[in-house]
Amino acid sequence: MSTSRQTTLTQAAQRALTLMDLTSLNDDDTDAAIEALCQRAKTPFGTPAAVCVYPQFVVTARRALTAHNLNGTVKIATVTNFPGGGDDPMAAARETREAVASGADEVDVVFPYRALMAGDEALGLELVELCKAACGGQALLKVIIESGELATPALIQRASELAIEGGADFIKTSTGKVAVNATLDAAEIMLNAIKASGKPVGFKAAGGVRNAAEADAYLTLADDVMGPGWATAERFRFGASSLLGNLLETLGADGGVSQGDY
Ligand SMILES: O=C[C@H](O)COP(=O)(O)O
Repeated sequence: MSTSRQTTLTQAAQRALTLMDLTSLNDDDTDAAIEALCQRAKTPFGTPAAVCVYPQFVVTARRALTAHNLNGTVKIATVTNFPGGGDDPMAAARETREAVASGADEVDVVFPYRALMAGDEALGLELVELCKAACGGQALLKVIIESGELATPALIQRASELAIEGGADFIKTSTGKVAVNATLDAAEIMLNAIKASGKPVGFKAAGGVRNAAEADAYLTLADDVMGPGWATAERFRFGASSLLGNLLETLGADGGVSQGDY
């Protein structure tokens, strides 16, 4: 690899690390697994923006981050209506309210994408509005549109528009639980929807982002569409469960350092 490419990747890795929602959303997660996740958030190169865990582990994450002096520095994100994107707005709002009550700083709610695919736009808008209200101004609402299932540019754009209209603080590509997760094509449509809205809405690429080169491609796209300087942690995230190890390697963490050490 050329020296300039290596420099680009190193810069992208440093930037991506601080923009990451370090994620563990496994069915077999335990308190110990979430404690280990929070420990990994403390790296020699800074911290991710957030950890992302199932609602039942928000309290575990709060305790672990506090133990590592990361409370407040690293936010706690959780998920609701996840991963199915069910079509019951009240159920999603109740889950969201409970997640916020348990201490979540950020809630990633799955948009009812199947309802949209069936032609129902009102349901998704209502769900986002109710979940936004459930956040009560205390927590950020990130809306997962599940772009890989929506599949067509028109549906990806419409879901983005509805989520933004409903009050999303971020729009997010994917749950990481379907066949097609984050793609650059979907990201471009979503970023353009944000730009067209004129609102201060953020973007989260999630699912399948595994290395510094992939992260670099999303960051370059965000810089191109939104302008350099837009993609800070207030407006841009990577949702990723297996990106951190590669970023640390790219940043030159020494030989003994592996993903599991952080
Ligand atoms: O929201 C984040 C995703 O669930 C993470 O997906 P991943 O496991 O492919 O990195």
